[in-house]
Amino acid sequence: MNIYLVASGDLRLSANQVCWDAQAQMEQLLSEAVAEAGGKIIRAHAYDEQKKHGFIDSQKMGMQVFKNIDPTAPLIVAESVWQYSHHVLAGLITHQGPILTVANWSGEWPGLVGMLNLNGSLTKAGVEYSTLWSVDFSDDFFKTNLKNWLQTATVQPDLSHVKAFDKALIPADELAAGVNFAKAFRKEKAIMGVFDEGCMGMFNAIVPDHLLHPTGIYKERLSQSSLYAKMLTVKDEEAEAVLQWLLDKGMQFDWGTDEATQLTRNQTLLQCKMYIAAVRIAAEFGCDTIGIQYQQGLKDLVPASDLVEGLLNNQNRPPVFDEAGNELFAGEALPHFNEVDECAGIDALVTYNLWRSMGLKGENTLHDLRYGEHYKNDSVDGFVWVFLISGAAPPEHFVGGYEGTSSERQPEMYFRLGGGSVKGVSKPGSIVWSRIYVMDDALHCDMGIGESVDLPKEELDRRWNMTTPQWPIMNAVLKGVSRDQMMGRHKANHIHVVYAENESEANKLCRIKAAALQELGIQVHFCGDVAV
Ligand SMILES: C[C@H](O)[C@@H](O)[C@@H](O)C(=O)CO
Repeated sequence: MNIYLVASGDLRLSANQVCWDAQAQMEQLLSEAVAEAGGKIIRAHAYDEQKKHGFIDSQKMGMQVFKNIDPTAPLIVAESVWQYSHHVLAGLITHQGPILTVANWSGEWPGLVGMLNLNGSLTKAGVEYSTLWSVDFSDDFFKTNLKNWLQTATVQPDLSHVKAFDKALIPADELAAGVNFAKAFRKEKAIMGVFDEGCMGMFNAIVPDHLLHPTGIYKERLSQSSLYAKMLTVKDEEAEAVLQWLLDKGMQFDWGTDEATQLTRNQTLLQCKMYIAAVRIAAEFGCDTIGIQYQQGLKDLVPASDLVEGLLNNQNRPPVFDEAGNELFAGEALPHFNEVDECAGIDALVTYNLWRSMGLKGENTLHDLRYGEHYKNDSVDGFVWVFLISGAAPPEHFVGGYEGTSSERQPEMYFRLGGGSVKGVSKPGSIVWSRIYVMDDALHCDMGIGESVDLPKEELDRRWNMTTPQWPIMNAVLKGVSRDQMMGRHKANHIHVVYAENESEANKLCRIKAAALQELGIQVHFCGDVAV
């Protein structure tokens, strides 16, 4: 049986070139596994000698490639890198044959992240697909499921860890707390400021307005051009004051002098200007949460937005004043959703306010599900995920707070103009995790509890070095959810996390948050060991 293979890539040539070798190796192993199972891979697009990679690197190219694919044939989308889902979405939406998305289990490049984004995007688009992953494509789990797919055109994921929300499962006082919060939230209404919608082809991250409005949240469509223009009005001394505040708190900046490869003080100061500009625009439009796209458009003008994003998500952050000298959002975080992932934006805003309403620290963030391995020592024995995000998490999450936070230069293949990350290792403790997503033209949320665990330095460094060491990390164990259950179910590249005092509190807060989200019209599914 002939099976077509396509590989979606980044829009950035530099990233596609750097990551190509890993993709070529993965495709070789995958082709051998498919041959062993009785199939034959036909690559639907060639390696480009001039570009020096073999990825589909634009929506237009994707449409061309799919014109030459038999629409009824089985098709594999193979991913070892971060990819833009819209490159292949048009082709996959009209494809009629069975679709299998496959990623290699490697942290080197964000291939698992790329595949999960594609899965979430296909789910939102209502396209049927199956999904698989493997370290080297020779394990039984992969081989058995590949055979199943070849024979039956589907792979059945293990969803035995998922349980639908039922208010009868929630203690009455917790149900009332969640529902009352949600009713007040919806009545009050909130504004989500979106600085250019649709980052990096993340179709799944765009919440249609008709699904958003019933939650009480309305979008304010803002432009990154205005953000840039506002940056130009921020005075040098205002940026210096933000930087001094961070230095006084003990944050470290890994400064050098080469703009092309190192973080410079100048890049950091531009990031401080963006921070002030973002807060001023948010105040001007009355936004309750904002998301900056950055990775297309703004990336050609200024250093990365990560410093801005990490600071905004922290309640204790440098003060920002309007032009008349009034402090803006004094004493509060301004929840920010990285990569304008609007699903995460709903979560960030609801979670911050819900936790604050209960007198708790509300700092929360998304991370990528980047990688994971089982780890065992005297205190940890479980599958420990590498939750990692491209630069922005709140310092409150890190061991040592600001003193444990550093800013390192963003990798040049993604971020030509540099800028520093907000890097740290997330402190050990109980967490509530969640992910809001769009399926069947409705909002859903998967959620559960987990633990951010402390790994020995050697293991932590090994994980950082095999992924992206400049980015913030959380070593997370998800309670009652195996690696394969998570991968088979999760509908996004991102996962949301917030801390709880201990495991019993995490259970309680998870139930209250579930009740709140459900009241807002979001269909909740408990995953794993939530006590319900
Ligand atoms: C820098 C890259 O584009 C990352 O932003 C990407 O891998 C992601 O984090 C996707 O969520």
